[in-house]
Amino acid sequence: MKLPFSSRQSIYVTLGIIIVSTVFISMSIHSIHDYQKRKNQMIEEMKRTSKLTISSLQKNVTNLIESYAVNEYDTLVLNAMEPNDMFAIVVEDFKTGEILGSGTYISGKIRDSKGKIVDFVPNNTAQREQLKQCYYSDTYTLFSPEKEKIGTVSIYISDKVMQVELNKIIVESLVNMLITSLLMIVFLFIAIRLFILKPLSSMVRVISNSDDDGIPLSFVPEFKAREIFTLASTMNTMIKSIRAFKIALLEQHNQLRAQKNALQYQATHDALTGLANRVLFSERLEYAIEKSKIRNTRMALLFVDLDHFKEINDSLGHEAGDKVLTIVTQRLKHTIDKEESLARFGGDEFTVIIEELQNLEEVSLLADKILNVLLAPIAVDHHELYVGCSIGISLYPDNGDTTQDLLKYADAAMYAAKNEGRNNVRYYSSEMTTRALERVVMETSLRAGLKNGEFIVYFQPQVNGKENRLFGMEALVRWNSPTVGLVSPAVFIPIAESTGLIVELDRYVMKHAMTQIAQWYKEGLNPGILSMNLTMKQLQQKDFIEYLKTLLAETGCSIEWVELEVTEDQIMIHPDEAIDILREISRIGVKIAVDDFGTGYSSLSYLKKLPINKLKIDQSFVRELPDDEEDVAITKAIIAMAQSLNLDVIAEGVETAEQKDFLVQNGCINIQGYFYSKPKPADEIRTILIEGL
Ligand SMILES: Nc1nc2c(ncn2[C@@H]2O[C@@H]3COP(=O)(O)O[C@H]4[C@@H](O)[C@H](n5cnc6c(=O)[nH]c(N)nc65)O[C@@H]4COP(=O)(O)O[C@H]3[C@H]2O)c(=O)[nH]1
Repeated sequence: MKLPFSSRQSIYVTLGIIIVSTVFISMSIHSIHDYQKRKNQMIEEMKRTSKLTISSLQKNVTNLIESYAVNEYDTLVLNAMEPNDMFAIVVEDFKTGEILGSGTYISGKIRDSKGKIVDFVPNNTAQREQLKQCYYSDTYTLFSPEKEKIGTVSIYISDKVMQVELNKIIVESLVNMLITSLLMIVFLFIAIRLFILKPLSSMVRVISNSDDDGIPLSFVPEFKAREIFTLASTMNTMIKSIRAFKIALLEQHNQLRAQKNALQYQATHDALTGLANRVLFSERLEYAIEKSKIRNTRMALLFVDLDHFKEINDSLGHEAGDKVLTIVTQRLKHTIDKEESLARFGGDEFTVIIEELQNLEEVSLLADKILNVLLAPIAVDHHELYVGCSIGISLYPDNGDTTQDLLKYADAAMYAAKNEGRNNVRYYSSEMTTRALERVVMETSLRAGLKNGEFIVYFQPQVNGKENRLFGMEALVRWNSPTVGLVSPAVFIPIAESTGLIVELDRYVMKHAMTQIAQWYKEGLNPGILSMNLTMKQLQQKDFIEYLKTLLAETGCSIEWVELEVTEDQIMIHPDEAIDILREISRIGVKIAVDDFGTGYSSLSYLKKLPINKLKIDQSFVRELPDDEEDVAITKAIIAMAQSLNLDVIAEGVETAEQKDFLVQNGCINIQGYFYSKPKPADEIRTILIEGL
């Protein structure tokens, strides 16, 4: 990885600027100081020279003034000027001046603009002005041996001369400064580069050579200098720590990714079967609809609901239920080509999506296959379970074009399939929606009805057909709903069963019927045996026997007056379990009758084991008696079977005298039906009990 530092200024440049400017500043200060020193030395030298010149002139000029030898001292002045860098030497001669009457005689030598020595002319203002501007001048008074003031000698040193000298010094200083500075700069650069920059550069090189995350690939070399060594080893420790952190971070990242994947899997799959769950299924269905829209193809949604799963769960427990679901899943997987199209929608509900449908036969074929594979018995914990399923089918675009609609319609079709006797396949039709709606309304009203006591118990007499004597009655519930009206049990009992409300409803009927029977007995009437319809679900309730005992005690109803009716098909869902439950109930002295006998395909071997007292011939066999040969044969067979198993037998739905006579003549003397009486409310039955049939 390349570090993004290239745009930054290099330390070389910075250090270069610092070194160069520092060296130049210090060398400049040094040069200025040197210049000043040399300048001062020069001035001192000039002063000394002038003093020496003056002192040599002083004596000779004094003597010459005294002897009025103007020309001689003039020559002396000229000689003194020549070897030295004097600008001018001026002599004031008071003696000659006295003679000339002017007080003083001024003479001397001065240099002209070219440096040539010329006579000083006192009246020349230009020369005077030049003298005034001289950088240095000194005047000595000349005394005669008698200590009389006889003149002065003045020496002038021009700064022009000095300037030439100073310029030389400046040039010299500058050259010196430049050479020294350059040497120093080179030396400093070499030293700094060797001891600081080189180690830093190699560190930078190592650090720059990094992986995608910016972590250096190798360690920094450790140099001798203590500070650089400390820096390098600290960096190496950091690199080690960062690498360790990176590894730990990577591991954590991998773990988190694995956890995320697992969570995602959990969120979209069913833990038990590993199939797509409702969430993933909804996504897939939506996707499939989109695809079908684009490709302009047809698709089907199959809603598969197991028929007797709830009973298995309730009776054999959840573990057994889970095993059943696993086996069902395996069978479905084998039956369906594309596993992705299969999902577990809910408890015992599965869904299948069939895309790119060519014709409906494909769907029916698959639905039949599913029906058949789930019809085969499932062996769980030494039990042979018959589960079966009901399948509802909705089609895109025929029935709907949204996930919600297709699901709703497939569900409605599945309910229709269930209502039509289970183990069935139904395609959705618009009437099903109406029925489903009715079902929902019915369920809500049922709950409200139970709360508001809208249920009434009717009784239908059971009569000894030989003696025309009432020996018992069957309790049949009636529902007078203020919202729905008078509803037939054939309509609301299946809904109560599927919603679980049946448990509460049956207990309501038991309580009212037993209270009524006990009341009649108390009144001295003889209602005989009270027969009550109970579903297997009720009998499976763990507290059922306890509840029955409490009810017997509460209502004052004797146990011998009670008989429970269980339909044959309900017993045959799980015959082994039914045998166990019914045995427990019969153990406390309650009589048991098998209702709707002849419709549930019970085998003789099971009948033998069931702790029952009575068989009730289903009214479908009675209806066509005595004309229908088949019904005649079945009825006779049931009567014979009951006799051979030593069981009582009763026929229901007896409407005519012929039916009654046929049954009585063939050994079934117990009769229930409109021939004797329709189911009636308690007060009307009371009249019958008092006045007779
Ligand atoms: N056509 C005709 N029908 C006759 C005749 N004699 C009796 N019936 C009718 O046949 C049904 C007999 O009851 P089921 O087979 O136990 O069939 C019952 C029973 O399975 C269920 N049921 C009724 N009350 C209860 C209850 O309290 N609890 C439970 N779990 N189920 C009940 O609802 C079913 C229907 O009950 P209902 O409509 O009362 O219908 C009753 C009764 O009114 C006749 O001569 N001709």
